[in-house]
Amino acid sequence: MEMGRHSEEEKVGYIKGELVYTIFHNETEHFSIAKIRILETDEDFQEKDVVAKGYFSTLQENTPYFFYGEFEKHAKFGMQYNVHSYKTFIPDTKDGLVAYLSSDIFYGIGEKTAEKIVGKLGESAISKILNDPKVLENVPGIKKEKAESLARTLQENQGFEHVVVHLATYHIGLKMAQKIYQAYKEEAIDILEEDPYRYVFDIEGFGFQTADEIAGRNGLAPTHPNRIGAGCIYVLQKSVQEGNVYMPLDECTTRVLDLLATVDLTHDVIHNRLTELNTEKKIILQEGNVYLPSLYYAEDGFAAQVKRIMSEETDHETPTAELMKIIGSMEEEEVLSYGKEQFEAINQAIHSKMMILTGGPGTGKTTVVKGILNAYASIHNLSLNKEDYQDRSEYPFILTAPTGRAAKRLTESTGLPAVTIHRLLGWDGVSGFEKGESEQLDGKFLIIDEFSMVDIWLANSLFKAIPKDMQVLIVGDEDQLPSVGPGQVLSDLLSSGYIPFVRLTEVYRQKEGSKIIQLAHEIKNDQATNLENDKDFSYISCYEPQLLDVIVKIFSKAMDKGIEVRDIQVLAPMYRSQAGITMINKELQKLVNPKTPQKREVRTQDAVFRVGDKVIQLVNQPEDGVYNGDIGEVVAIFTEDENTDNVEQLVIVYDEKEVVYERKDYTNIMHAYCISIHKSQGSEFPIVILPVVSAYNRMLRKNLLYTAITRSKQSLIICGEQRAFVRGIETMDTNKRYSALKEQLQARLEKPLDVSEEHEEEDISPYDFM
Ligand SMILES: Nc1ncnc2c1ncn2[C@@H]1O[C@H](COP(=O)(O)OP(=O)(O)OP(=O)(O)O)[C@@H](O)[C@H]1O
Repeated sequence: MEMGRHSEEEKVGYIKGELVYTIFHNETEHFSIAKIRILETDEDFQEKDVVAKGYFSTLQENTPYFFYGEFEKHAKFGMQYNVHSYKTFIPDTKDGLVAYLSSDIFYGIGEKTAEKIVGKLGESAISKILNDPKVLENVPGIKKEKAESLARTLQENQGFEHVVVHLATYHIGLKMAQKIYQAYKEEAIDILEEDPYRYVFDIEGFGFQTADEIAGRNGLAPTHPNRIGAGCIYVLQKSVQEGNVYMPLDECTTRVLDLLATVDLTHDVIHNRLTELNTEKKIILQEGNVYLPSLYYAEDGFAAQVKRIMSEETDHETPTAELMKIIGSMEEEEVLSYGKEQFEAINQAIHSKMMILTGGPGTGKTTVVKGILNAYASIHNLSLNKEDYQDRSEYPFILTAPTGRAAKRLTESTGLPAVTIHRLLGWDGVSGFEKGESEQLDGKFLIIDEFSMVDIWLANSLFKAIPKDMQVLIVGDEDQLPSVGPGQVLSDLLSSGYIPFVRLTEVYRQKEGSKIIQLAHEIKNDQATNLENDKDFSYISCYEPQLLDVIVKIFSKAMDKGIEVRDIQVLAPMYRSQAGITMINKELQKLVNPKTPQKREVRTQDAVFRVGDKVIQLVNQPEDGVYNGDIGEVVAIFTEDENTDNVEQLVIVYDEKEVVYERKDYTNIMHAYCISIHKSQGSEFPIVILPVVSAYNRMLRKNLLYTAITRSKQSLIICGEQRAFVRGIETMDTNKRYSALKEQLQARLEKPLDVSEEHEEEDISPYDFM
């Protein structure tokens, strides 16, 4: 590994300089634009500062760098330095080196030791040490520990940059380079050159094609076992992204063959390689199914946790008469009479170690959850009010949901505190969850809402943390879209018959005359729908070319009526297309928050964010307390001169929480006048506008439209082509997810299944088609 003078140094010019401020930094593409104070250059350039742009990482302040590149005239911004590569400046004179090595960076190295090192190893001491730390053994009088610590610090300081620069030559981005460096440290480049396919195994998200390209350049045979192995892993990773927990062996083999596209490879060769990978524990072959290990352990582990929790008895027997009395007084208080199914749900939940409550909108899930909480509190003589507990940690009720918005809704509907599952388990965003088998949750009664959104990994993590004496209520609508992550945990739990469940079918809100609820149930039950206008529903017929105009008109009318922008939500299935989310957002921004001289704005490659814009967070950012799907508003934009951090800042408010974004974070947000139906899972909005046109056909499915429709609380406006809508609700999601949870659970049953015929029938629909 040559760390000395850069190979391009002789060919292109250089600028030695320090960061003044970062103008733009895109974390995904690791593209940066920065203002640099010039310390030294061989370029013919007389200014004090220069704007440098290129693929480099976030630059540190007060650190000299060498940038290699050439000047380029930008039509709008003038002369800029186009950076090909860069590195931190390391002194290469004797005095400079002695000063560097005896600086604070290297603990325990004084001037004398530094002089000895430079005396022995010469001016290229640094690259010699980085190449082989053993060279320090030749330096007289330097202790082994000091030598090791010096080499380590050097590697930490220089190694990363070296790896980044090298990987960039293979067009590997900075973010990926960071992951790679974390995994392999300074061995990263050696590994890449010897066996690029190892990256596919070890580095999440590293593409097979990139490895293939590098291996091809290095002359590796297309039938090499490393290539076949990486192909297998890659196919499995892709399948997980599609929602599968495993793949059947034959399908996996065929897909690997397609990917490798090499005539000399046969089914048998791939089978054999999969068997070897199984022996090496890189994959798990179980009953003709191929798993990535993390998914096998999640599925197997979750089934084991369910069994563990279910095998404990509830510690309290409640006589029916007592429960009847409690339910009776709750009915009086709530001024309602629980339906038969609802009564059954309360009764079962109180007596079951774990129960699932499922049902469509308006069937009374919230009403029943409140009933269960009150009944439980009353039986156990507990207060539901957290304030009544001197030691707050003794509060026995835990309410949780997979997203921030769903947790907020749970709080609103029950009046009790609720948190996200990640927060409950103490997720720090890096090393995993605080809570687990060794440190379980404190509490007596756990309610998990919106369970259809929970994937097999999260389900396993959550259930590990449930102590044996905790009672659990799982709530979810089985007809919603399945989780974004792998698995179909709710539907597998229901169809396994392992956990008691109550399915609410009688619709109560419909009695209040809700067309939205009626439509949702018609879709759910495959009944004919009509799109006739009603007091909470309108259908506006239009074709795709008119769609943007129609949406803008509806929005504008609503605003004229004084409805707040945050209460109107457009939901669409896809980003691209003339009628996609991106275009709808552009048009609505023009209407809702147009450009004015007074309003500040920042421009990114894809969008203009303006003060007043409604935006959505796209990734989890636990350090700031914002999560994927949170919706907020841009409230301020500061230029770099206006704050002490000297960087441009965008301030977004989410439910009174303020989060400051720098340029590098702008890719984490987008406009939210229109959001995707997938992102709307777990949220509800007073008014939903749902465009449905045939341009979306590829995406339109029954469960997608059902999810969209059930997001609206007060008013639903469908606009577009009735034909596309009808086709959509008639299209089942045929992408069946491969998951063996149901079988895993059934294998753990001690006595044969007692699934009634009715349930068996319901078993087939609709998940067999998903
Ligand atoms: N037994 C009942 N008698 C009268 N009204 C009821 C009964 N059960 C529920 N309701 C009413 O029906 C409406 C819907 O109930 P609830 O909000 O509990 O349903 P939900 O399943 O949680 O619906 P969603 O999923 O849409 O929030 C509420 O107004 C509630 O008060």
